[in-house]
Amino acid sequence: MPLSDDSRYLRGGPVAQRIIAAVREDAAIAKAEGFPPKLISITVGDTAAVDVYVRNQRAKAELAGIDFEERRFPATITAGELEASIHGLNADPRVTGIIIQRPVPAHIPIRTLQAAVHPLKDVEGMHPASIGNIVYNQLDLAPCTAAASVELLKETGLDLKGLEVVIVGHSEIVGKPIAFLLMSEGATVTVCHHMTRSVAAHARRADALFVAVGKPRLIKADMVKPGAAVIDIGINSEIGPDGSTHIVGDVDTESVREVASWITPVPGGVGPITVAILLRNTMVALSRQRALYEATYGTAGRLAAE
Ligand SMILES: NC(=O)C1=CN([C@@H]2O[C@H](COP(=O)(O)OP(=O)(O)OC[C@H]3O[C@@H](n4cnc5c(N)ncnc54)[C@H](OP(=O)(O)O)[C@@H]3O)[C@@H](O)[C@H]2O)C=CC1
Ligand SMILES: Nc1nc(=O)c2c([nH]1)NC[C@@H]1CN(c3ccc(C(=O)N[C@@H](CCC(=O)O)C(=O)O)cc3)C=[N+]21
Repeated sequence: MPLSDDSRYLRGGPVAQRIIAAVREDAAIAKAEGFPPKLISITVGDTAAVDVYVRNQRAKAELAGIDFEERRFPATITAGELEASIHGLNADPRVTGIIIQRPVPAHIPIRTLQAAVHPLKDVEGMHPASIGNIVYNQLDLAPCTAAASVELLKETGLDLKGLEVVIVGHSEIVGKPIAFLLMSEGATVTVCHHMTRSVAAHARRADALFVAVGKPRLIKADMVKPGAAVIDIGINSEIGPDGSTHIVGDVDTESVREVASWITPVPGGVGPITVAILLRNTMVALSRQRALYEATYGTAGRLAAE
């Protein structure tokens, strides 16, 4: 059977399309009411995975009717200059969402940048005031990849209550928020990282295995429980024998698909949903800004940006 026909593949495309269609309707209404959404992406330096992400952000934002602008800065920029630029965007009423692409160069403290974004414009939920919400089970604006991964697991129809879930990778932006989202849904969660004694021993117990490490083919068939759902979050650039560049995940898909009941392809799995959720978050952030605006000035007023 050609891989593309395999029902074990959990595809992100249809889920992403559903989300983007809803965002498009919301964006059109918001625009007509005088609150046009505008998302700004900040990139510092050059990273292949960021380029893929930003390219798709631009394309899908256009599809959804959200204004999108990329600000690119050289790796030599200082943290102070970046912070000043973020403060400028915070103060600009036309800008309704800000995302800082990770990673940033080592001399720039990413947490300081994330904390510089106004919480009402924080469309990734990475400001300390935002990320705390998911600890309190307030899940309407969660980090995009984590929310996307959980959304794909739900497509299996598995009951998350009491489900044995193992997450490999515990970054602030992916692994940790996935753990909190799944705990909110009632799953039993184990989180593995580079100090875990045997990732394989944990992974083999999982009914659902999430992998976000950044190492191609880290997860092999003998690390997966038969019948499990495997959510591959990795986005790694590889150069093929013919010299062309393509992206692969962290899971050895060829062998794991023989064991798992569900597996997410890369590309075509978590990635497209991540982009869609970023746009959905942009609308959530906009509605919070509107609520504040209307509470302050009354509902009759319209933004100067209109
Ligand atoms: N599909 C999508 O939408 C997205 C994909 N990504 C991709 O996901 C991957 C991970 O991204 P991100 O979380 O930002 O990466 P980080 O580099 O921030 O985190 C990687 C994590 O993997 C852990 N780790 C490293 N080696 C091992 C190992 N051998 N066994 C177990 N754990 C290990 C690290 O642990 P420790 O910290 O202890 O060293 C760390 O927690 C990348 O490929 C990235 O491109 C990222 C965001 C969105
Ligand atoms: N602050 C921050 N948040 C992130 O979420 C974040 C980040 N920084 N830095 C880079 C990584 C990587 N990432 C991707 C998301 C979607 C695709 C995506 O759309 N992938 C398509 C690619 C298809 C194609 O090749 O065009 C797919 O997998 O099918 C790729 C990569 C988000 N990241």
